[in-house]
Amino acid sequence: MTTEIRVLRQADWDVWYGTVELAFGGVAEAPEEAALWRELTPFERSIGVWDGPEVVGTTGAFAFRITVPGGAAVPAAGVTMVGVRPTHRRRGVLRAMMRRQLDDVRAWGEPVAVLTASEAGIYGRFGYGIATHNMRVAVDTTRVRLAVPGGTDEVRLRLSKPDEARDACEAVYARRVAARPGMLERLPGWAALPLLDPAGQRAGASPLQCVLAEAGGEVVGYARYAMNPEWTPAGPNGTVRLRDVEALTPAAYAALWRYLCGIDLTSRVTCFSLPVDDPLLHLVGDVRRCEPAVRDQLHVRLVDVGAALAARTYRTPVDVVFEVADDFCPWNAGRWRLTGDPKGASCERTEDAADLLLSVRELGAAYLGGVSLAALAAAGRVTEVREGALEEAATAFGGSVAPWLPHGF
Ligand SMILES: CC(=O)SCCNC(=O)CCNC(=O)[C@H](O)C(C)(C)COP(=O)(O)OP(=O)(O)OC[C@H]1O[C@@H](n2cnc3c(N)ncnc32)[C@H](O)[C@@H]1OP(=O)(O)O
Repeated sequence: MTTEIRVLRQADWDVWYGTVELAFGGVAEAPEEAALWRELTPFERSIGVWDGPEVVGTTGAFAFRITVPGGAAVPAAGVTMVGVRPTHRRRGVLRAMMRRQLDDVRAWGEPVAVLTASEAGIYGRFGYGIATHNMRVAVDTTRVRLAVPGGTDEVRLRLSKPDEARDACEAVYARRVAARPGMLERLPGWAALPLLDPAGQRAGASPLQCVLAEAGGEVVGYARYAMNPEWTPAGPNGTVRLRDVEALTPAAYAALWRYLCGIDLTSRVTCFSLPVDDPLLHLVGDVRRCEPAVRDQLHVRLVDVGAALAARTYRTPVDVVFEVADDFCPWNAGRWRLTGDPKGASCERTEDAADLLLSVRELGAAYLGGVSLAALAAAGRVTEVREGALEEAATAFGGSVAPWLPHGF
């Protein structure tokens, strides 16, 4: 097999994206969905592997900025559209693309790469660690009661067409981005993504609906959902399929959930992705009836260990030397001294003795504060050399808010 890696040209889009679709099973996307992805595709940051006239491998990297602990927005390559033509699988095409891409990301000066994976087992070998998790819920609204905070009754709810409410929702979203590590600043055009609603993919549900929460005349929250009616001999048994919900105050959040759980003719609210520390868990009287289920979400790769670790803050003072293994990006390998606290940090190369031994994958997993270095140590993936260093680092890396991202890419 003689292949060549080329940067994606506009003229090659159809054949390139055709390979992405083939790799994912060959089911064509709705035209509006494919059109949106075409518009969002960062052509100059995307590559195709060509075997003669065929594109046999694809990937791209959005130029995101991700919120890290402390609130900074750090440049992050958002790895996407990874596909290998079924005839060419397991012959090193992915590996070749990962090599080229991580070299590119380094050259672009972006300290971090992130992705949401189709399968959790693919990317660890390239130095990605699982840094965030999401929680699915299926709330039995016939059984669950909410204990809402004061002020909830003062929140006004108003139904709106999702596209008409878009700017108001985006203003709320923008304020939420800085509040939670793992969130991504919206790039131009991305506000259309949560509104995507191809008729052919509704599977019996209604078009997307939007409810706004207002207080003092301002929009302070929103929920977007579809209704899936069901009629049984015993009566109505519909489902509210919640796509996303964000709010700026506890009262607005509670008001939105109380609304969702009380919609007539339904007995269930399902949601594919909430943070693992979502307030819903504490609003409900019977959490088991919400059937929370946790799954890996954002995989993080530190492309420049020093710059990435210096870009976030640390919950408690920390001064540790990491000995980092990184076979795939050897420029990261070796000893780094991290000194930091809640105000800032530095991370420099050092010749000093190591306190903790780990690979870049563990640093990626712990980076956003959602996975404990102590938990990784308990699995044998971090080794403590200096007594006390693990507790010091694990505490400093932790955060008060679980990192999370509301959407895939
Ligand atoms: C960020 C995203 O876009 S996620 C989407 C990923 N794409 C898909 O899931 C679409 C369907 N699958 C595919 O297109 C391909 O099978 C891919 C991209 C997953 C793998 O591509 P390939 O070219 O077959 O991988 P390649 O031959 O380079 O293998 C590299 C290594 O990954 C391993 N690997 C490949 N696919 C998988 C997998 N699905 N699960 C676990 N390991 C895998 C290989 O065994 C190999 O391991 P090794 O280096 O330890 O020997």
